[in-house]
Amino acid sequence: MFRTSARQLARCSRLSLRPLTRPAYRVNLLPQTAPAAAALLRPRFNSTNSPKPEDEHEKQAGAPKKQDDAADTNQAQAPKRREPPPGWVRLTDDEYAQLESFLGALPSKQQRAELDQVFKEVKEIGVPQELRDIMRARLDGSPLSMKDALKIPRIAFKMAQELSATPEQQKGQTPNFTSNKPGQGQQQDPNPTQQQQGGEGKQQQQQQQQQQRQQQQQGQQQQNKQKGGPPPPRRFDSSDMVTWAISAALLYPFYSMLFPSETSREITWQELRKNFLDRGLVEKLTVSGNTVRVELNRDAVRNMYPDSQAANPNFVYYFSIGSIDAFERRLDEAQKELGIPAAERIPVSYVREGMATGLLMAFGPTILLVGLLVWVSRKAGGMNSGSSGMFGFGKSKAKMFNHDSAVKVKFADVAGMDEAKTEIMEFVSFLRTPERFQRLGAKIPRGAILSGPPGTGKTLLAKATAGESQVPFYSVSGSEFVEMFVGVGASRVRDLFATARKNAPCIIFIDEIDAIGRSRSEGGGFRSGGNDEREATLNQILTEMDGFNTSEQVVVLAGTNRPDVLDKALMRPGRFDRHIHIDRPTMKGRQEIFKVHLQKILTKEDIEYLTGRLAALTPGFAGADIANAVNEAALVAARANAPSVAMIHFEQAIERVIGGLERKSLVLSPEEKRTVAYHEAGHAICGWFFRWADPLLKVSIIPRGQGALGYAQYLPSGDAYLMTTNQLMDRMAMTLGGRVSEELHFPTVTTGASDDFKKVTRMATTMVTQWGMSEKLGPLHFENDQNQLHKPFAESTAQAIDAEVRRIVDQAYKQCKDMLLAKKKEIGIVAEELLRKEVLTRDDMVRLLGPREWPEKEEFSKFFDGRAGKDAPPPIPTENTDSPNESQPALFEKPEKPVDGER
Ligand SMILES: Nc1ncnc2c1ncn2[C@@H]1O[C@H](COP(=O)(O)OP(=O)(O)OP(=O)(O)O)[C@@H](O)[C@H]1O
Repeated sequence: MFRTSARQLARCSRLSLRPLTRPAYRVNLLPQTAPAAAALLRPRFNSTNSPKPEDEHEKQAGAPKKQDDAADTNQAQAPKRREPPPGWVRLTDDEYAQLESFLGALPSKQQRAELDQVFKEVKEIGVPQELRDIMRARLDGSPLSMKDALKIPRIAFKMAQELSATPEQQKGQTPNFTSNKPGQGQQQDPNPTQQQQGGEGKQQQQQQQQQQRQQQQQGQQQQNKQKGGPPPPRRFDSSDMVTWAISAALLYPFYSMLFPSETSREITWQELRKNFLDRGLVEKLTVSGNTVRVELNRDAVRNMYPDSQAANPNFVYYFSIGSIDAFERRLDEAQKELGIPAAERIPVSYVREGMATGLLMAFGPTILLVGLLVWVSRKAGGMNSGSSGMFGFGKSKAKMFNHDSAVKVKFADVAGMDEAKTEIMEFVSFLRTPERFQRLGAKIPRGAILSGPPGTGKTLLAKATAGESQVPFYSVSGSEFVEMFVGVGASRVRDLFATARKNAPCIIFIDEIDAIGRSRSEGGGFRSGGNDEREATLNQILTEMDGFNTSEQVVVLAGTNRPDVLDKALMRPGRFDRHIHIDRPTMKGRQEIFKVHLQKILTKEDIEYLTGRLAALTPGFAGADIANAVNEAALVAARANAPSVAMIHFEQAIERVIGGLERKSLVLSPEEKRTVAYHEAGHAICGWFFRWADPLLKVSIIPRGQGALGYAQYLPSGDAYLMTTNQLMDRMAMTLGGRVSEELHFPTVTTGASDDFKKVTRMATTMVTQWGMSEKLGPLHFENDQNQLHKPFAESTAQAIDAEVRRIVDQAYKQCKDMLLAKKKEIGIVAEELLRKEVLTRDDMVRLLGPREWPEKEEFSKFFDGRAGKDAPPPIPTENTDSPNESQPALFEKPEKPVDGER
């Protein structure tokens, strides 16, 4: 018995699998799955001559037959019919007929016959109660809800599982896969002894029997294995192909019934007459535009054409007409010919095409186009937050930060610019307590221009002002006013100020104001056809700032790196009356900025010492550079899996920020490496022995950044603002040390010193033309503007300048050569050690050459020597030699100056 079932099952599984895997079958699931499903069921229904396996089993098991449902009349005629499983009900004749009517819609007879087999099984065991409820609701005319529609595949699958179950499974001899509920298998078990059991011990006994059965089955399996017999039947699971095939077959008719899909076919007038009209099958005609829909008497059609699609209640025929008059005439004639009395003529109804449809057809494309345009402009507008699409060009793009949300910056977060903070503090007190100023008749400054090199904290200071005064903060960049269209910038300015006035008190911050605020006398800009968009925008700003009355609490702050190019009208009192210059931070400022940023990272170093040393290492760094270096250090530490960020990580990070990435992939030949080592050793020896040279920090021959094959890092003269001739001469001599060393140690020289020459020439030229350090030319300032055609001095002066520059450089060269000739042995020591170690620190230099003869500056010895600079002279002020054209005295540029090695 088990063997028969297993073979059937295996065969059916193969059958069902085949159609699903053949590509041609994928086109239409039903015609292929139905045979598979029918093949599964066939042995049970077609076995009228042979004893049914179920009957056999039932006889053996001695299972009692339950009484059928009295309402079911079919039951009486089929005494051996299976019981509906729990929760299932049989369909009434009407419902069954309804289901069967879909067989007629199938195109092939074979398919109909096969699905018919499945339906017979459905007739016997019924359908799940929930499906019957859905069907009834549908037949009553209520629409199918989405919830019910979604249930159908699950119900069909459940039915398929039941229909594909072996008789043993149906009788509960193997656990029933249709339910996961514990004990369900026992409920269905027809064992009479079990049925008679009752009382408290019933459940226990059931469990024991279940275990016994399982043991028996396992024993049987064991025996079969030993005898080499066939394996016991496989248990169905939900992934069985048979189940899937049957559920697919069932799904179709149920879906067709519940979602009537309207299939249709066009026919000719002649076909209509011949097939339907002449035979009296037409019930009604509906005219809609040029189409006439034929409604047939389905019962009559089913009797007359049982195999035709026309029997399907959802199938529709229609035909086209030229004009309604002609159609009516023709129909009239046909009915006259057929002798249909006037009272029984076929009713014709007319459906007017919706006005909406007509309108849609007429204006659809236009609406679509306009919609598309609006959508595109919305999208474009959305990208530039704030402006409202195509028509929002004139809207300001300023981002508004509310003190509750975004502006959390306070003055405490802005380190090292005490004067600037004091200046701007006045705006804060004005915004907080305006009465204090108004009472005395004081006019409140309208705005302030924050100028300074990039990254010095201008935006940060403006944000802190907003954060402290607890007012809204509108931030906009000057470039956002600039648009291709004339007038847009001005209208954006108007919009920005109007919004600000509405939300007063508030702060407007215009970053990079030089984008719009350039002096109008300067040429260039956005000139197009005589209109100057930039000028119009600037004028609008000037007007708006004039337009404030003194009581309006709107403060305008602007940030720029180029205050020198701004229009004078912007800077006059009454507009941006305050000019706050924020320079790169001093040593103390850097220390404070480091403190602010070190709070965010984990370090166990002594903060005082750490910040002091880092500040000393980073002259010329702006706040943004410091923030970057601290973050870089944390990244370096994370890469090394360090538990906290240590001094070494900070130093590596600073080196990386200054010199660029190490280029480990760049492999130099031994000769090249040797040349680089002697070149760098030349710089290092000069720096070590010249009295006024900058103290050396590190020499390296590891290639870094772009083109630097090696570098010597010095600590430039810190925050001093003046430089002496001695310092300049020593620095120039030190800069030439690389080339001179090459000359002394190799038969030929290399291209590596080109950057050194550039620096030296620039320094010497500045000494002669701007700093009055040439006795021959005297205390004159010679402006040499590269953009001007003529030099503002005589040709003889130009020659004199050239001669003086040459003299100074020659002098530096001689100074350097004398020194290196005297220290040739030391160069060799340092270069060879460099070749071995690649990096030499100051400590290595002390080890190799002994302590430096000259006292170091206090800040240097404090953080790098461990010696407090008691005997050190006061710091010597210096001036930036790298940017001789700068009008303001500046700090040293980042120590990229001493980095050399371009080869
Ligand atoms: N004084 C400072 N104290 C603390 N952090 C600072 C300071 N200055 C700059 N920073 C850091 O540098 C970052 C950049 O600063 P900010 O954007 O204010 O520079 P900026 O002067 O406006 O630059 P730009 O001129 O390029 O617009 C800040 O977010 C902050 O992390």
